[in-house]
Formats: sequence, C-alpha cells, structure tokens
Amino acid sequence: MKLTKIEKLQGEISVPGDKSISHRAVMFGSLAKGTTHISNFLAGADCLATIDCFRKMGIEIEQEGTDVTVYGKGLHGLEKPEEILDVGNSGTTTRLISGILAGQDFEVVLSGDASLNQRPMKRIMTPLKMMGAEIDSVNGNDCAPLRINGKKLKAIHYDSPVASAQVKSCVLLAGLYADGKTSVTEPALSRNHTELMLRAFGVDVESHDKTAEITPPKEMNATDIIVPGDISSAAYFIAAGLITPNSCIRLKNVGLNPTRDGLLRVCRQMGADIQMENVRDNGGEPAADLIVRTSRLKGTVVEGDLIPTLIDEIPVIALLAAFAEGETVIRDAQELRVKESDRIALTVDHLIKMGADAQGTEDGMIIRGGKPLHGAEIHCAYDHRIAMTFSIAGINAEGETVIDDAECVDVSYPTFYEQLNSLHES
Ligand SMILES: O=C(O)C1=C[C@@H](OP(=O)(O)O)[C@@H](O)[C@H](O)C1
Ligand SMILES: C=C(OP(=O)(O)O)C(=O)O
Repeated sequence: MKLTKIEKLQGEISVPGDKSISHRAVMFGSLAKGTTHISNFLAGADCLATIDCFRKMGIEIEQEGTDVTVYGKGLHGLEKPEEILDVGNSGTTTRLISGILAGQDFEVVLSGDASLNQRPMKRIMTPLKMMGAEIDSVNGNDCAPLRINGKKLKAIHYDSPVASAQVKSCVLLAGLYADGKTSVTEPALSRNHTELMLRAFGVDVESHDKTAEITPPKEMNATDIIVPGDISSAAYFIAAGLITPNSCIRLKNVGLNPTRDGLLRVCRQMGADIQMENVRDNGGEPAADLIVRTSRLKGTVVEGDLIPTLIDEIPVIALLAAFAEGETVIRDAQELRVKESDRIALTVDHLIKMGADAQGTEDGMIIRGGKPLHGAEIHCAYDHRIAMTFSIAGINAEGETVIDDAECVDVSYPTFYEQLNSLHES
C-alpha cells in the first residue's frame, strides 16, 4: 500500500462493529439456549476465527456480512471438534475460548498464526489450573498451541497481576462451569463487555470497583445483540481528522463504553476539537456520532488507570503526539510489548524513521512533537494497528510511505482503505 500527503479529509463514515463485542456475542450466543441475532457484527478475520471455532464444535452459525445468527445449544451443547481449533491472529479468541473449553467434557487443541503462537498464555493457564483445569502448552513454552482437557471446575477468587479483559473474561467464563461463585480482581479496571453481555444473557454477574463476580447459571438465554461501532477503529480517523489540515469528518455510531473511551479523554487533554451528537444506549453500551475537526494539539501524559481504557490506541496516540506541541509521555503500558507485535518498539522505530523525535522506554515512550514527517517504508510485522497508524502518518508526511503486509488490516478493519479514500474524495 502506497500513501502520499493529502490536503484535507471530509465527509462521514460508519466505522465497523466493535471487535470485542462481536467476539463475545458469538461465544455467548453459542452457549445460550435459543437463537441470537447479531447486527453490525465485525466481519474481520479475528471475529471470523471465533465463528469458525464454534462451528467446529457443532454450533450452526449463519453469517451474511454484518448480520449473524447463532443457533445456541445451551451451556452443555458444545461437541468435541474433529480438528485443531484455528484461532488465527486473535488473542481474544484464544484467551476467552480457553475459559469456556476448560469446563467442557472433551479435549481440544488450539493454535494460531506465528504471531499468536508467541503471545503469553501463562496468564490464563495459571488461574485455569487453580480452578482444576488441565491446560498445557504443547511446546512447553507457555504459548499456544494449547491442549485443554475440560474438567469439573472449582470456584476461585483470582487476583490478576495484569489489567487484562482477556484474562478476566477467561476466568469468568470458566466460572460458568464452576461449583460456586468465581471472582476476579484486577489492578485497574479493563473493558467490561463480558460482564455487561453476560448479564444480557441472563447471568448473575456483579461488579464492584475492580472486581467482577459470576454465579454459575443453570442456563444462558439467547438475546439479540446490536454491536456499536468500534472506538479502536474510529481512533485512526479521529487522529486523521485532528492532524490532517482543513478537515471536518463525522464518525457515526462510535461505541463509548467508559472502559474504552480513554482515547477521547487524552484527545481533550491535548486540546482536540471533537463534538458528540446523537448519544444513544445499545443495551448498556453507549454510542454517539463524533465530529472531528483539525486541531492544534499539545503534549500530555498518559499513564495509570487510563492505560487499559486505550491500550490498543497507544500507537495512534503516539502519532498524535508527534504532531503536538511539546512533550508527550506514555508510561505503564508494558502490555504493548506482548500484543500482535512489540508495539512500543515498532511504533517508536517507525516514528523515528519518518523523522519524529521519539524514544522508547521499558513501559512506554516519550515523544517530542512538532518535527515534520517524511515518507518511509513501514514493516508492520502483520500487526493491523501498526499498519493503520502509519497509513494515517503517511497521508500527513512529505513524499511516499509504503506499508508492507497492509492486507493485515483485515484482522479488525477490512474496509479501512476504502473508508479512507471515501473521506479523501468526498
Ligand atoms: O477483551 C478484549 O476483547 C480485548 C482486550 C485487550 O487485550 P488484553 O486483555 O490482553 O489487554 C485488547 O488489547 C484486545 O484488543 C481486545
Ligand atoms: C491486541 C489486539 O487483539 P487480540 O489481543 O485479540 O489479538 C488488538 O486488536 O489490537
């Protein structure tokens, strides 16, 4: 993919459905009794991997674009798959499904692509083993492929060392099959889509501060899910609207769950002009249209409990920082090193390659903004968030930017380049 500088962005788009919510809707629909209709589903590669895994376990799922119907078979309706479950590039599929598989009465092997099979899985193996599950790393390196042999599970309280919605959700989902109430406390509150959606499926889940507790239900009841737009996808166009000169764009129906909206808080701290219209609620998941205009930005500090609310947006926040006046410091974000790539290293290296003043730290980065960017060759290591961040950099840099493996945007945002062109041309 080749990109060059553009003069302005204008028009409106609806960003695709939320990835986290789409995964959960398929999983919980499969475990519920009855039929779950999902609208505005994200038909990206990660969520399609989740559909594929549940189909392999005997669940009938119809998918036509963004409309999905799941014919759930109840909490004990999954069947042993005949082959390995292929989780592709998706950490969310791997870690959430492991919690579910820990409570089944069959053995399964899960495996993903080269990036996924290097990501840490001990973080879920530890609590699942505490619950009595049999879960092993096939290569003995605490990564996937994972072999899981479902068991009757013991309820636990788990003090998670990481603020991770994937770890929290894994334990809560295993808690569906436990012999009592299972709870998880995390160091900072991570996204709460699992808690909200399990309640919508009739499960008793209580949340207090940084703790969530599940009571194992007799059954889960199917319900329809309307997926709001993904703020993590909107992030690229929020950034593009703010840094591309003469721009004014409307992003329709963006999910604004407070455990996900840290990016907007940071943008406001930086002086961004973002207005909200048509605020609405999608079953506890608020959404609104965002109107984003070119803004003069200033540096800021991003740290602490804010980090889990914007974890996937940090590469694009770093890009905003390169266009801001003054220094931006991002800390407490060491989790970025174990995503689809080492996102601290790749973000900093590529910003420097494009002419920015950036420096990596163990748990974040320091960026001194204001230096003009020039085009560069971007090797995104098949990481969708790196490809999209540096595409937005490319349309704001002198000369040509080339993104290799740009097709990896399919993981979370298959229409990314189409929508970018539509805002450019309208
Ligand atoms: O639960 C989820 O849907 C997700 C949780 C986050 O991961 P961690 O739980 O590893 O922080 C996030 O980075 C990922 O894109 C989606
Ligand atoms: C980290 C991400 O996803 P996952 O962990 O599901 O692979 C992401 O989408 O940025």
